[in-house]
Amino acid sequence: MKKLALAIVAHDAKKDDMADFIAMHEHTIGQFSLFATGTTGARVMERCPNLSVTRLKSGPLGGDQQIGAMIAEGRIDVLFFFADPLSPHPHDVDVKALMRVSLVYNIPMALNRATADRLIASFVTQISMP
Ligand SMILES: O=C(CO)COP(=O)(O)O
Repeated sequence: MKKLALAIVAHDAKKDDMADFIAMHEHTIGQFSLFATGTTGARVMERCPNLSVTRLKSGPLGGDQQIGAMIAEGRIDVLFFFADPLSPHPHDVDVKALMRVSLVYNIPMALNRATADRLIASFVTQISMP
């Protein structure tokens, strides 16, 4: 069975939260092909050295756009984007474009940890299906 592809992205204020979340669900997350923007991926790899993560460019340098392109190509099935609504981001247009393309392709997208907790629970069942 083909692995589902999960993309993870976290703004700076949410990176600890993302690393905690991935560590807590490492067994389930390990069953996805995992893609991350550069710094988020580095943080998660530090925390979970046994997890295989394909790191793309850092968000402000085009990483969000890379993930958006992968979504448009049908190469990403799920997106966890822990977004910080309280800080300005120089690449805000890229962030919006990534969220928009996720909506266009109707992929499950968690923008905060509360949603990600519920979404990952739904995939535990799906992943263990024959
Ligand atoms: O900026 C980001 C999302 O917009 C995240 O990028 P990094 O993971 O490289 O910090």
